[in-house]
Amino acid sequence: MPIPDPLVIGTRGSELALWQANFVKSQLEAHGHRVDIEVIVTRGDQVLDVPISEIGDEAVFTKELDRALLAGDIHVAVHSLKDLPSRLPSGITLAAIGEREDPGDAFVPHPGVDESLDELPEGAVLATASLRRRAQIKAWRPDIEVVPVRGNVDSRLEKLDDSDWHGMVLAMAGLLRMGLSARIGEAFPKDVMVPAVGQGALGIACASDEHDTADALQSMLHHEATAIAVTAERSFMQTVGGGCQVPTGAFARFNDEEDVVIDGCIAGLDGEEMYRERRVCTPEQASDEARDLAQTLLDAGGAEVLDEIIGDRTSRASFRS
Ligand SMILES: NCc1[nH]cc(CCC(=O)O)c1CC(=O)O
Repeated sequence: MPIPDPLVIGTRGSELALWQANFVKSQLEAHGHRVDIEVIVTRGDQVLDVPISEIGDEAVFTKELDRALLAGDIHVAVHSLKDLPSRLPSGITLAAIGEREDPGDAFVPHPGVDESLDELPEGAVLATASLRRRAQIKAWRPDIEVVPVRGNVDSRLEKLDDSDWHGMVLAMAGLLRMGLSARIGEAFPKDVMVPAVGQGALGIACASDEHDTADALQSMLHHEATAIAVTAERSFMQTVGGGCQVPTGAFARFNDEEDVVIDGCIAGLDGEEMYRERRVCTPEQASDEARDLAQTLLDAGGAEVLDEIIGDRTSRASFRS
């Protein structure tokens, strides 16, 4: 089957999502394809007053795009890989993984705050709705108060400016892509804040039966080093279960010897328990090693911590491991 002309990219409507879709559009156009963009609203965009961890559905930013792919209304879906569940629905293929931006987390100070992270006063307030960020902030500085915030990157920044918080934690990648590097106070050291699985990478999906489209997307957009790293991270997440619904992180990257270094983290909600470990292995072993790392952290006590968190939640029924 020939590749559709024009190729229709489906995307969420946030500024970051549109930036990412337009970035992919320009890469495809550089290869001579005609491309249209169609904006699709997801539940994650509509329900703004509930933390993602409580919506109780891993696919909160992706389900509507999956449906449009299966219906043939769009041919390509561009996602932040971080927002993709560890197992895609049947009929959907991750055709390509785009090159990673900075995978880390940023401290974004309130415009009136000049303190660096290390200078934040006792009892400082940082905003984030991410359980992973909250747990790791608390493990690092138990005195810091963490308050929830939701919405797109742009609306979160507006909330920060209108608040009396000291700052906020956001992904470096989103800020850099949106041209907002001026808002970055500093990067969180990655030993303080292990990044989220897939953070900073793009996931480009299509319908599984569109083999020619999948092959074409792979050849034009795929970045192998990123794919090896984030595939290992996603293996970690599959073993741990729960995606954004639980305070876990995993970060894999190549070192100078061309080995893969994998950091994994499982934490209690308030950082009082913290299980972290690093593995170094060959690229071929990365996914197996990441699964083994996850199992080691679960066995060390991580499983109990996560069971408590999941048991506490009313949306338990939709939690998948
Ligand atoms: N949770 C929403 C989301 N999904 C992807 C990014 C940032 C870009 C990326 O990680 O690729 C963000 C915002 C944030 O966490 O600051």
